[in-house]
Amino acid sequence: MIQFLRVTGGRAHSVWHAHQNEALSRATMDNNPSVCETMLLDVPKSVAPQAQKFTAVFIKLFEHQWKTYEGQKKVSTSYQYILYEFYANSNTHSKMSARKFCVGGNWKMNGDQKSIAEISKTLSGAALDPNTEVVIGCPAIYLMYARNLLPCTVGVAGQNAYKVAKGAFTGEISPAMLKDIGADWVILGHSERRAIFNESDELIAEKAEHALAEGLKVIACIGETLDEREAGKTNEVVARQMCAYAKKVRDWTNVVVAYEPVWAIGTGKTATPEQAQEVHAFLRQWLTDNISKEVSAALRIQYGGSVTAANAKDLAKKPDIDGFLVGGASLKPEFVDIINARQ
Ligand SMILES: O=C(CO)COP(=O)(O)O
Repeated sequence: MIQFLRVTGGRAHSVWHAHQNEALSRATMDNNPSVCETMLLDVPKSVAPQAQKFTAVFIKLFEHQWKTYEGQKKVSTSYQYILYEFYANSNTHSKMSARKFCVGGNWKMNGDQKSIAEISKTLSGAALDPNTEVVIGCPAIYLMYARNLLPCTVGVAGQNAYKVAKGAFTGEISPAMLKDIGADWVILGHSERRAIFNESDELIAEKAEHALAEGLKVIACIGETLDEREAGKTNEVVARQMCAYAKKVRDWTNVVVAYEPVWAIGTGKTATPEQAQEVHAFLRQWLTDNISKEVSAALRIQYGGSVTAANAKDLAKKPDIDGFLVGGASLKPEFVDIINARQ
């Protein structure tokens, strides 16, 4: 969120600065401070939407600016102070700020050379928020192809990897192989791997342990089924899945957790921002209680399940949602808007 705050604050800041300079020069030219006053009071209308929750602090900033109107230097000193206050007062957001927003596209078993070239072209031509980390989970057979076509700022991920480096495991691929062809991430524990391929919590945790040891970053998926949610077991299920990871993961630096309620995957039935935030907040507390405060503050938790350009912005406003893992919409141009959801 610090990234978000910087972007938001930065934009509001530059809008404010441009406006302030114009106001001051108009007032000087006209020799009439009231021109400046009117213009400055006008600023919140354009800046406030960008500043979102921080409108109140911005209004304070404008009042303060007006009082110190006579001297440009004094103005900017006061401005720095108020801007500092703007950051410091945004307590919830500064807590989130250490975590860089991270959006993953999980292409699952979709795509061919033609469509991958098209998606890569879209992503290469788009203005992607530099404060969002982007990772594409590509079918293994196309990883190298996608790596060569995607912007170099976009990471690529395998969608699975086995728990050992090599050997007689027909059909499997290893983290070492993913690294060898230029992938830097792997998605593990996706609900489709759990449900269709019967992967257990323990196997997934062993895979995570090995992938991390090989230097890959891991998107560690968790999430409850509809039956589990309706039985009131959501917290119990995600805690059990986190416990399994925690038995094997010693260093969480290269882990992103993806909370994907199974009932929301591919169904068009997104968790509401409140439902998602509730589980993310539970996970944050679980991390504090079971790992450490530091890991809890730093670990990014993505939400996944029917994320689209239409719902991403509202989800992205929630304090414990640090990004998305996107299925269907990551194959479409709207993925760009999801990446830029915090702008
Ligand atoms: O499973 C998902 C991402 O891993 C979510 O898929 P959808 O976005 O298609 O619901």
